[in-house]
Amino acid sequence: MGGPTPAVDPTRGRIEVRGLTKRFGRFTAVDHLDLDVVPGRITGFLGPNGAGKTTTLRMLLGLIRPTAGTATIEGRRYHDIPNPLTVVGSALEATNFHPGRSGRNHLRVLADAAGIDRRRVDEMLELVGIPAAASKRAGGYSMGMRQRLGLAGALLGDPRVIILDEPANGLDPDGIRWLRGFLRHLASEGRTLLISSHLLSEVEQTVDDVVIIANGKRVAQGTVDELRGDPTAFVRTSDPDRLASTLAGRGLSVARRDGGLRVTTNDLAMVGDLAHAADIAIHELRSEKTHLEELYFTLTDQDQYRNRNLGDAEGTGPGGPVDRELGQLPPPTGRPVERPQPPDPDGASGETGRDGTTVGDSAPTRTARQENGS
Ligand SMILES: Nc1ncnc2c1ncn2[C@@H]1O[C@H](COP(=O)(O)OP(=O)(O)OP(=O)(O)O)[C@@H](O)[C@H]1O
Repeated sequence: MGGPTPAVDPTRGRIEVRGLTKRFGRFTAVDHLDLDVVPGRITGFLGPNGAGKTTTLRMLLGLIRPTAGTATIEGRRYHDIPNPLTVVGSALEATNFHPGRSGRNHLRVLADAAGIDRRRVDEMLELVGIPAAASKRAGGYSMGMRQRLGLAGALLGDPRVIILDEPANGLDPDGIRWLRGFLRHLASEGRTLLISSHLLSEVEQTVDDVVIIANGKRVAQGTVDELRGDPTAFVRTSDPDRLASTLAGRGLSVARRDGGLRVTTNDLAMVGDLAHAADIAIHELRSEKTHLEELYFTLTDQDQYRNRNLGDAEGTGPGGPVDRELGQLPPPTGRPVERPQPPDPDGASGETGRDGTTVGDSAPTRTARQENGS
């Protein structure tokens, strides 16, 4: 018989945000936000420009004070974490370097301040792929090199939790591919990764979980697979009735839409072959956007979800009549979309959707994955 199992700290590697709110004057940048980030996974924090992502990350990292609510890492506020660089590493702005200082010196300053062995500096420069740039002035770095230097700084203290603001910004396609593999490796070591982006396409292939915010409010949270929903194809044909029954006869789910058929499959070739075999002409055949793409497109395409500080006739910037309600999102084709609810002081009104994603903005966030205990 073994000895007693060592107690597992349930907060280890976890980020927890509850009711987080930040007002700048009368402008509400972050509005009763709840989110959970768990170890061993990459969580994408997505939202259009001005949605409140950086403001949220700054509150998590103790750089600005919340107006209300809490943001904790491993159960503590940033300022209460002893030697925080060894618990949480972050890179908020790729331009935040002394331009005259070399990359190596920049990291040495950070290492010395946190009591981290200087040997880590060259190891990290090597790890992020810029050892040759170590002695060059950071002011002369390309955006991609700055991103890598920021990443090296975030990893100096060998942290369990890593928070990166728009880490793919300025990277070329090779750089993005490299970043993807690098972040995946960090997650496979059991680390917790929270990365923000305003571009779904940039992170969709990289992340496991997604939290989407707009106008400071959470719009959706779940795994990428949950939020993508089932893949669907759209087909227009000379004989929709006959094609519908042919496809349904093969066990596919078929619905009429926009003069064509919507089929639950990602196998376009099969749809084409079945139509051909039944001698039915196809006029159009394409994959449809996933639910996640549709949702994100709506958020980035409509004025009401875009940066309220960009200014309009109503004066929705700081001091203006803001706190506009998030409008109705498009029908979510039966899949989970959280609709912002009025703040619930008890945080008790949320309920878990059919597939485990949460419904209700003030609900403690639970995902299908967490419910399954994995
Ligand atoms: N110190 C501040 N004073 C006033 N308004 C601010 C301040 N900081 C941020 N804001 C406003 O709060 C809103 C959210 O900004 P934030 O930078 O958090 O958005 P974001 O989601 O990170 O956007 P982006 O993708 O453009 O970086 C914006 O409208 C921004 O202009």
